[in-house]
Amino acid sequence: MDCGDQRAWWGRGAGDSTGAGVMERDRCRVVLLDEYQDTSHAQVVLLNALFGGGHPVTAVGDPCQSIYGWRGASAGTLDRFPTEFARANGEPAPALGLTTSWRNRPEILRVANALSTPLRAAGARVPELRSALTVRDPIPHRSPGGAAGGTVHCAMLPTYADEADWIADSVLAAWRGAAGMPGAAPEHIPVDRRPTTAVLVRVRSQIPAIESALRERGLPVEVVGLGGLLDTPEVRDVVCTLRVLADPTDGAALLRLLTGARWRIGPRDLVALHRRARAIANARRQVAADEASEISPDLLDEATLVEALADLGPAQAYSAEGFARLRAYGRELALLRYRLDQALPDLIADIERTIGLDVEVAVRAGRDGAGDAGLARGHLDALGDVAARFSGETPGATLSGFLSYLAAAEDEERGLAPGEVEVVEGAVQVVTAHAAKGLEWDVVAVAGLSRGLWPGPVRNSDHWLGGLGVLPFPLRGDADGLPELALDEAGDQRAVARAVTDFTDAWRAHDEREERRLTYVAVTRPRRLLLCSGYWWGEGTKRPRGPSVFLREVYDACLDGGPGHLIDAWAPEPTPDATNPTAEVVLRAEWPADPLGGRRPALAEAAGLVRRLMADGPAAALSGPVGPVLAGPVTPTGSTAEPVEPAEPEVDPEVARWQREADLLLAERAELTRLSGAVEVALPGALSVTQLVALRRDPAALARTLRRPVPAEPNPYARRGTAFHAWLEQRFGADRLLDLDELPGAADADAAPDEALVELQERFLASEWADRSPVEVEVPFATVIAGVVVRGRMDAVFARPGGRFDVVDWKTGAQPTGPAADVAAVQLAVYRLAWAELAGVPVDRVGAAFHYVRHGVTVRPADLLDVTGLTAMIAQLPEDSAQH
Ligand SMILES: Nc1ncnc2c1ncn2[C@@H]1O[C@H](COP(=O)(O)OP(=O)(O)OP(=O)(O)O)[C@@H](O)[C@H]1O
Repeated sequence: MDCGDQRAWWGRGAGDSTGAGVMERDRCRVVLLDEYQDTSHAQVVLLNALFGGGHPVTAVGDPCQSIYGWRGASAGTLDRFPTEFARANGEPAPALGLTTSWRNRPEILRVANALSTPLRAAGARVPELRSALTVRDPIPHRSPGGAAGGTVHCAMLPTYADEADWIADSVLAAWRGAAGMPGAAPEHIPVDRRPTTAVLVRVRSQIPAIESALRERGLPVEVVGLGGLLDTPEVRDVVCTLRVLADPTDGAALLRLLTGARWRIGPRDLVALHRRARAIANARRQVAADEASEISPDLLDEATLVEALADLGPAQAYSAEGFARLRAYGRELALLRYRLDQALPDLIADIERTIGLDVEVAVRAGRDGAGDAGLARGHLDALGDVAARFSGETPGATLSGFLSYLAAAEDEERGLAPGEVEVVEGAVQVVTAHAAKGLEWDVVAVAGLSRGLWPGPVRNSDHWLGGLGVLPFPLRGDADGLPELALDEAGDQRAVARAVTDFTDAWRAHDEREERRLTYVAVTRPRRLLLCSGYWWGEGTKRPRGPSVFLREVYDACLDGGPGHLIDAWAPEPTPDATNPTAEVVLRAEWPADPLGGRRPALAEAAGLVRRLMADGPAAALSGPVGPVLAGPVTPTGSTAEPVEPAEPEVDPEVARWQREADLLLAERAELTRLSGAVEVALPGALSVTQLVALRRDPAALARTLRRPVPAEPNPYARRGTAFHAWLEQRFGADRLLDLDELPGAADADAAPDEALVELQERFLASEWADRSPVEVEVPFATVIAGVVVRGRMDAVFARPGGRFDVVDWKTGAQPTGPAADVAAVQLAVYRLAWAELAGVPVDRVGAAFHYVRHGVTVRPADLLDVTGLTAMIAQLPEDSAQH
C-alpha cells in the first residue's frame, strides 16, 4: 500500500458516518488547512469526506505559490474550496483576500507582482500584494558593482563561478552593512547582528560553487536538506566509515578515509596497499587452482583494499609512518566491527567518538559555537536523527538497509519529501527553492536564473504521454486544470499529430507556470534584500545559457522600478565563436589535501605549546622556539611527531590518561562554575524522605544530585542494613512489595558491617522491642508538606495505651550526635506526621523513635519538627529552589 492507496482508503472510510469521520470531526471542532494550494485531489477528497458538509473549515493558500504539481498538487484546488466546503445551508464558503505583505519591502513586491502577472492572466484569482508600512528598512551597504544599497539587485554574470562570487560578495557586504561593521571579517560580526540569509537554488548541482565562494569569504554556510546533508564533509566521513564496515568491497569509501584529513596516506603507500590486495587475491587464486574441485568460485573475487588493510603484509613495503598509520587504522576498524551490533544511532555516535570527529567539530565550533562548526555538530546530529527515524520506522533495520536508504536519498532527489527546514541565525543557508516554502530571511539570493536551469528543461516524462506509469490526465479528479489531448475531433493521422503537438505545447506552458510559481515563492522570501542572478556559461556547457525569462522580467522590473532597484552587472551575450571560459580554468589541487590549509602555521604553533606544556610544565611552554610538530604529508622519509606523554614509567599510560582527563574535566567544571556563578535548581514536586533528610543536611549537595543524578556508590553497609531489615520484616510477617527507592534501611549509609548481621539479630532479640507486636510494619505513605509531596516508608508502628502510637525506625549504624542527630530527626518528624494522617489521630498522640540495634539504645528526639517547622525548612530555600 503506497501513500496514494492510503489516502484513497482513508477517503472511503472517512465518509462513513459511524467511523473515523465522526471521531475526527469530534476531535477537531475547528479545522485550519494551511498551504491549501499544495493539496492534491486525493487529499481534497479525503479532507472533504472528513470535514465537508458544513463543519467549520478555513483554508489558507496562494494559487501563485502552488509548487508541488509534480507530486500531484493542483493549483485549482483553492478555487474549488468555496463549493467543495460549502456551508451547511449549501452557500459557498466566503473568500477573503490577504493582500498586505507584512514581510517584503515594496521594491521586492514590485518584482514579485511582475512575476505573478502571467499567473493571474492564466486564471490565478489573487490580487497583487501591497506592502505594509511597518516592513523593515533596506540594509545600508554597497553592491559588488559599487552602487549604493537598495532592496532588489539583479545581475547577469559571465560564468557560474562569477555568479557565485557576486552572490558571496553581495552577502558579505550586506552582513557588514547590517551590523554597521565595514571591513569586519564575518566571524567577528556578532551572531545577533548578522542578518538571516539564504541562497535559493533550483537544483543541487548549483550548490558546490556557491558554497565554496561563500566559504572563501569566511561566511559560515549551512547546506540544508537530506541530500545536502550527505554532502557535508563530517557526515560523509561517518557514512564512508559505515560503508567500509558494512561492505569490504567499498574501496572508494576506504580511499576517501585513507586520504582524508585524519590519516593522510600518501600515493606511495596507497600503491603498496593496492599491491597487497592483489597479492592476497593471487595467493587465493593459487589455492583455488591447487584445490580446484573444492573451492567455490566466489573465493576467486578480487581481493579488496579493505581486506588488505586488515592484513598489511610485510612492513617494508610501506613507508614507516604510512605503515604505522595503516596498522592503527586497520585495528580501529577491526574494533569497530566488533561493535556493529549496536543500534544505528549508537553506532554512529561510536564512530564519531572513535574517529575523533566529535572533538574535531567541537573545536571548530569555537567558544560561542557561532562558527560554521556549530553547524557541523548540527549535521552530525541530523544524521543521528535520520538513523534513529530509520531504526524506529523499519522493523529489523540493518546497517546495509540504512546505507541503501541513504544511497536512494542521494540518487532520488525528488523521491524524498524535503526535510523540515528552519531558519538559522548566524549562517548563510543554501536551500533548494522548494524547501524554502513558508520561510523568510532578511537577505535572499535567488541563484541560477539562467535558460535551461530555472526554468529547467521541460520534463515530458511527467505527463501521461511521455512518462511510464503516469495516470492518464482524463482519469484524474483534477483533469480540469491539466492540458488536454483533444482527440475527439481528430479524424486522420495529421490531426492526431497536431493534437499531440498542441498537448505538448500546453504542457510546456503548464510546466513553465509551475516554475514561475516556484520563482514567485523564491522572490517573496526576503524581508530586506533580494538578489537575483544568472550566468552565460555553466560548468562544462558547450553553448551559453543566458538570462532566463524570469531574470529578464526581474531586469525589466528593476529598469523602471526606480529607487531601491539596481541592475548591478549585466554581462553581454558572448560572441558566436566564444568558448566556455570555465573549461579553460585548470583546476589545481594539492593531493593529499592539507586539511589545515592556511591555518597550519597557527595551529602548529598552538599544538607545539600544548605538547611542550604536557612534557615540561607551564614555564617551558612559554619560552623557547616551537618545533614542527604537526604531521605533514606522508613521504617515504617523513615522520609524524606523536604527542609526548609525560614520563611516569610506573603509571600505566591508560590510567595516566584517565587521570589527566579527569583533572581536565574538573578544571573545566571549576572554570564553568566560576564563570556562570550559581545555578538555580528547582525543588522537584516530590521528594523521598531520604532526600528531605539530605535537604536538611546540605541543600547544595542535594541540588547537585538533583541536577545531575549519579548512581550511588555501592555501599556494603547499606546492604547489611537491608539484610537486617529483611530479616525483621520476615519476623514480623510483613510481605509488601517495595520500590527500589524505598528499600528498608536504604537511608542508613553507615549501617553495621557484614559479620555483624548475626550479632544485630541477637541484639535485637535482647531489646525491649523483640517481644512487642507492631500494628503495622513497612508502611508506605505520601504526604504533602509546603506543596511538596514527600514519600517514604515507616519501619514499624506500635500501639500504646490511650490511643497513642510509636513509630520506630530501626537503625543498624552508629548513633549520630550533635547537628547530625538533628538532621536524622527530620526522618522521624515526617513519619510522625504521616502516621497521624494515616491513622487519623492528632500529631501529639504519635511518638517517634530510632532504635539503634547495635547498641540496644532507643532514642526519642525531643522537639521533633511539626508541620510548621518542616514547612519552614522547605520554604526557607530561596524562591523554592536550592542553589548549586
Ligand atoms: N498583522 C500583522 N502585523 C504584523 N506582522 C505580521 C502580521 N501578519 C503577519 N505578519 C508577519 O509577516 C510575516 C509573514 O507572515 P506569514 O509567514 O504568516 O505569511 P504567509 O502568508 O504564510 O507567507 P508565505 O505563505 O508567503 O510564506 C511574518 O514575519 C509575520 O510575523
